[in-house]
Amino acid sequence: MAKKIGVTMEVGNDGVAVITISNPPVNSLASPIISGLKEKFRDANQRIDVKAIVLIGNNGRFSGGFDINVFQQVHKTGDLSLMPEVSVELVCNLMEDSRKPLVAAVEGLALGGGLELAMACHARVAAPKAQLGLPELTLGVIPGFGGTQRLPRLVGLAKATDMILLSKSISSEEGQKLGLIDALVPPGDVLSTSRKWALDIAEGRKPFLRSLHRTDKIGSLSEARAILKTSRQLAKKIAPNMPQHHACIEVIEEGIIHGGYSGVLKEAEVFKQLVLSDTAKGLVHVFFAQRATSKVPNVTDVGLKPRPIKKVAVIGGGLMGSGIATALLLSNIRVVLKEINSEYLMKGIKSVEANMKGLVSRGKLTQDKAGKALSLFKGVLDYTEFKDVDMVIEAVIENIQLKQNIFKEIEKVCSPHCILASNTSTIDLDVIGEKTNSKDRIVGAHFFSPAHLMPLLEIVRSKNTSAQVILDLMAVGKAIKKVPVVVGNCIGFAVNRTFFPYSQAAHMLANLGVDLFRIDSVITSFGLPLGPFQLGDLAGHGIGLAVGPIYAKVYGDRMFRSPMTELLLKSGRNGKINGKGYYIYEKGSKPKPDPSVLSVVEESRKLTNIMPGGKPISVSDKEIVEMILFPVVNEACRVLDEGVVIRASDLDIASVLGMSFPSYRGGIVFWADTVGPKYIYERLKRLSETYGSFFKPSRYLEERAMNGMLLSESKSSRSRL
Ligand SMILES: CCCCCCCCCCC[C@H](O)CC(=O)SCCNC(=O)CCNC(=O)[C@H](O)C(C)(C)COP(=O)(O)OP(=O)(O)OC[C@H]1O[C@@H](n2cnc3c(N)ncnc32)[C@H](O)[C@@H]1OP(=O)(O)O
Ligand SMILES: NC(=O)c1ccc[n+]([C@@H]2O[C@H](COP(=O)([O-])OP(=O)(O)OC[C@H]3O[C@@H](n4cnc5c(N)ncnc54)[C@H](O)[C@@H]3O)[C@@H](O)[C@H]2O)c1
Repeated sequence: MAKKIGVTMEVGNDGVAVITISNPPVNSLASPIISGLKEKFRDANQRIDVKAIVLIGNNGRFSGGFDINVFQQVHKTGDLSLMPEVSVELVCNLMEDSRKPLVAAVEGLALGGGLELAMACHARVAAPKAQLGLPELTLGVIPGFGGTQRLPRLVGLAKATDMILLSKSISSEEGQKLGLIDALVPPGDVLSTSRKWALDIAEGRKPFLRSLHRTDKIGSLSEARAILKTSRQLAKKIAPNMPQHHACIEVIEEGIIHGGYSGVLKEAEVFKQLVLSDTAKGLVHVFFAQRATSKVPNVTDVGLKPRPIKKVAVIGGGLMGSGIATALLLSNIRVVLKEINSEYLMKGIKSVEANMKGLVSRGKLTQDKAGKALSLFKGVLDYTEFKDVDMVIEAVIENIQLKQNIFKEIEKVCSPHCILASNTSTIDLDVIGEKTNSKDRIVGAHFFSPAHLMPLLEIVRSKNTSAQVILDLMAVGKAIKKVPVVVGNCIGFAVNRTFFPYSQAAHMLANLGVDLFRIDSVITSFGLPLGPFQLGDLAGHGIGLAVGPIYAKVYGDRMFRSPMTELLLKSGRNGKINGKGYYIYEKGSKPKPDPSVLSVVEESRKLTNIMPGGKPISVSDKEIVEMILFPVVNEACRVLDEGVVIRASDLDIASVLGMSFPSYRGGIVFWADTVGPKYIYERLKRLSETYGSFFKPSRYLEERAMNGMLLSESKSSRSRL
């Protein structure tokens, strides 16, 4: 059925014109909506039978904001004229400065441009639990319909800067306390109350308030400057590499000093500059890429419905199992945790409790909710409870035989509909399920550590996994607030495989004589939260040593063999786990580079003996970034070539959510396309001539570079999906 897009106006016998925005699913403000609003507001202002106006969104949602597709079109074409002139013509002139009172009837959500339209109304009536916010900064832009000026005037400067800089939504309940919402009424009464409110304003029973003209919540200039100073410090901390936060503060300040209207004009200017920035391009790409992950051909488009998953068994209560159990419990899914003996079971239960406690102490969870979640939790030492579970997630140690035996056992004790998932990071799913007759319900549920906090869930499908099982796991993933990305079965799956060259390249550079702390610092300045050496410390070097040979077996032709990890472990440094790695870890203080580790590095350099002429190489920061991240791009090319991901943008999301690759760079493939496949190919080719096959460009990269194609351009591939 075609979507009904447009703006309607109905004038009631009471003289109230109800203007309704319809653009499912979120009533985004697309071009026809903007022009429809202009037309209807002009009409309502001119008609003599209209005394007052109510603005509402169809289907219980006010509006999710300006149509983000338009940003994408602007990015593709560079054509700013695609952006309509709205802020002054519609929002200021036709709405706020209208002689007829205008009330916003807010249900469901009012975000971005949606909230900005509501703030230009003369009052706001909302239903409970409506979501209100200005999330534009997450898209690399700033609010562009006057939000930078009206929100501070309605809720106060400190609260407004907090909401805008952190893209934090509030509920209509909080909005009412702050003065953003004038009345909170049951959903069924929103329209009728709004009509009455609008007439009350028209007939002088309620004040006719224009948000942009208000000054009562702004405070004195010196108070405002103090708040903006704190905001600038916050922006520096949370977004050191992004322009929109600082730009937004400048725009807010303009309005404080020179008045709201002047702020609105500056806002439009700054918006125009920001919308074309690389940051906006990257972030808008990530917005759509994330949503694309929920479209899986032959899974989500064949009429299947996810089955309810109410009870899950987790096998293994170590680091991963306890995190997975926590995530499930927090979404009201009953969990039985099975361990090998009572000592380990107690440890697992305590870890889950500690995870909950951590969330409570950081204000992310109420004590009450933590208690409720834990009431759904049970520890067990046998399979009795498994008979009625809907899904098992195995998270025992990485041992092929152990996993094979467990799958053989659970196949017998679980019901035939039960999903059999493994959290393995390196073992082929076909091998895990080899001893079973249930290959169609075996699937990988690859969480990232800490599993209750990290947002990515790689759903690994083997060639036998059924579409129903994939759909069910996608639904569970969403229920536990993860972003599920469906990937194919190969060593390392999408994320770990793409990023295995990350630490390898870092080791090569360190063995070539580059200071390892400099490497970490260059990579964090690029935007990754941890450099490769600190990341190694965090994971534990024992793991690095264990998985090395597994990768070497399949990807041996492109491995750099460094003795550094082994030497590190020999010198008693296992990373954060034992307080000592490349860095020193002390409770309550930030990791400190440990100068004494340099003797280990020296020993490694002697053994590899790859420094040209025995002397450290000299590289710029840019070269460090390229030598570390271009091999990652090269592996991403192989992942694309082999069809391990459905689309390139899935790998972007996986890299952002699984490896914390900076979202403002759009993900690994998007970034590589920005740099240019040809440039990357030529750099890798030259590096491989100097330093060997580790850098050898892949066939996919070479083809793309030669044909002037982007890495993300789709092609018919030998898909594993
Ligand atoms: C010459 C130049 C002068 C300058 C003039 C300036 C003109 C422009 C000024 C713009 C001013 C404005 O300040 C800018 C904005 O408003 S930017 C948008 C701000 N809004 C958001 O960021 C909200 C984004 N959306 C969400 O957060 C969520 O989608 C949600 C609204 C909370 C709903 O969540 P959920 O129910 O989980 O659904 P999905 O996320 O899956 O979304 C469903 C589908 O809807 C699409 N969608 C959502 N929001 C938008 C949007 N704003 N625009 C377009 N499309 C949107 C989403 O992609 C999903 O689509 P598919 O089903 O196809 O995947
Ligand atoms: N550590 C990570 O960062 C990470 C990330 C993703 C995936 N993984 C994968 O998750 C799995 C678990 O890793 P981990 O780091 O949590 O290991 P871990 O050593 O912390 O925990 C494993 C737990 O399994 C238990 N166990 C062993 N045999 C069992 C059995 N027969 N029945 C029940 N429990 C049993 C052990 O007692 C231990 O508590 C591995 O397959 C690993 O590859 C790990």
